[in-house]
Amino acid sequence: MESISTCFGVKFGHPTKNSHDSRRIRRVGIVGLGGFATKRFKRTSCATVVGDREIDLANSDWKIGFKEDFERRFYIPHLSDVFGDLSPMPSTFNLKSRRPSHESGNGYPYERWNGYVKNNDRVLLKVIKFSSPSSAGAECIDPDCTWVEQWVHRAGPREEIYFRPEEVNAAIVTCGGLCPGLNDVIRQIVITLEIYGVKNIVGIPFGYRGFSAEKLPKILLSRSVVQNIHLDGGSLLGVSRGGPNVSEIVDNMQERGIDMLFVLGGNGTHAGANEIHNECWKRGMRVAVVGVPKTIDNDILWMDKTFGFDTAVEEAQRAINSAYIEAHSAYNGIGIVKLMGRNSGFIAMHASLSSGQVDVCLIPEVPFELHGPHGVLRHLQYLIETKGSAVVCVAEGAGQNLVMKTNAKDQSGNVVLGDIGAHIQKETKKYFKDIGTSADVKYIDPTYMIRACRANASDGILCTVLGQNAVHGAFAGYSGITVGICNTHYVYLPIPEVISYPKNVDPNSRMWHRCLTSTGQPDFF
Ligand SMILES: Nc1ncnc2c1ncn2[C@@H]1O[C@H](COP(=O)(O)OP(=O)(O)OP(=O)(O)O)[C@@H](O)[C@H]1O
Ligand SMILES: O=P(O)(O)OC[C@H]1O[C@](O)(CO)[C@@H](O)[C@@H]1O
Ligand SMILES: [Mg+2]
Repeated sequence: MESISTCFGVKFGHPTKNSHDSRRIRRVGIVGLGGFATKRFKRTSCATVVGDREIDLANSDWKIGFKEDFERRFYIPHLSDVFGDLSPMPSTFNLKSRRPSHESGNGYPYERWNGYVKNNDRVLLKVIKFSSPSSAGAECIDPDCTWVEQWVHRAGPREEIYFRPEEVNAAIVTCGGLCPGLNDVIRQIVITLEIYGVKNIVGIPFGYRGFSAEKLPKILLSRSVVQNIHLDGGSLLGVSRGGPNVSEIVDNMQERGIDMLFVLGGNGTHAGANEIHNECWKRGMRVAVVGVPKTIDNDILWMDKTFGFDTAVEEAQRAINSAYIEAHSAYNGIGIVKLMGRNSGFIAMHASLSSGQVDVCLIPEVPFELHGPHGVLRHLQYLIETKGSAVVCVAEGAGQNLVMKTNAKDQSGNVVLGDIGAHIQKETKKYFKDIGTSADVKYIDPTYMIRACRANASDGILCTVLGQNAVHGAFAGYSGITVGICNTHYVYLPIPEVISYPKNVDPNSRMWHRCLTSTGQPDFF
């Protein structure tokens, strides 16, 4: 291993599909003395691999190489890259008609509407300038934490568009599990398409399955159909896991003449969307495929948050509060709440933090033991002895090493998780029986109730902006992209970058430390 003072091996390779390996590769690129990266991963060599380029930190020009590679990785594919004969036309997305014009003679000055975003506008991906690799959460490229701007593409309507609205056949599909806000996004996509002048908009029923040969009937969409759908949870179009392969999906799109596809889904859905985009262009189809990341788990890279997450955290408060009331009102009461989060504990962490009623928060990223002197059960005994009650909030993906594995997979190939909440309940009851203390243990599993609710106001706004920007991105001629909020600004990102591995809670982050401060829990191993 190289010495820290002379040489830092930093790797920024394109990760593989294996999330843990991928995360290792990515994280090793960050120099942070007290951080997750340095603790878990040894430094490799003086050579830094950025994307598929090797950058030598000893070379004074390494910054240029880094920037070039970053620019290349976050390049967003444009129809004109492949279809040379395309000529753009002035945008039909124009709100000038809503303004009084000088012709109207009503005294208001004529103003040119300048709400368009330029293709070269950028948003900063990272906004903190760390002074030292040992600073909390530091993400430094070299030992000096040299500042290197990392720009991504700004989302929004462009002055020129690459589709004739009256000829567009647009389709919307919602895949994976439910998430609050799906209907809000569908609604905004439809409304914005209509504002551009699109007449043919269809909903594909039940996720990618709606593209299968079974020919599920398409759903015709218009402003009047979607006007009030955001008042309900779920998806007007239905969702599903699994379904036809990409080639069958593209055959079906070709048959229907779809040239704009809006895909709402998580990591799996986006992997599919990117393959669809590639396949369409390979076949010479002038199609724009644009994703809108959907997951209550909030496990998509680079974005401040995904829609539905805020609502999920808010809704989880009710369950936690019920568990607290049950536990607090019972003699030696223990309330256990299981929340969603297959690989990432964001919902459990944020819900625990905001409720202030949780004594133990367990997430997939932080291993724990139930039994033993440092285990969760011993701590629950301590809480019962000192406080008289306790509340546990556990993410569904936590402690999977403690529950029976079935090796079962769902239709998309996701591992079916064991019920860690029920397991903790069973072990807690047994533990207190064995030590001769009566304990009243209640288990609440609100997971599907949380996922099925309608979006709260903050998610409603997020969905609105994401949905509108998805349409702007497609009209601007981009494809293989997804929309996101990054440092409070809206951006377009290339799909491969956002799905290279799932975003996780960093156990060394300030947020997890805040959560631990709030619960007062020790390490459980
Ligand atoms: N690697 C992949 N390539 C192509 N399609 C995929 C891939 N992974 C999943 N899909 C398809 O994407 C759809 C949704 O995938 P999945 O069930 O994993 O949900 P998701 O998009 O990850 O959302 P959620 O957050 O609810 O899990 C399914 O129809 C599945 O067949
Ligand atoms: O029961 P379903 O529909 O497969 O969905 C469960 C999964 O969906 C999610 O909400 C999103 O991935 C996960 O948290 C959860 O494991
Ligand atoms: Mg998934």
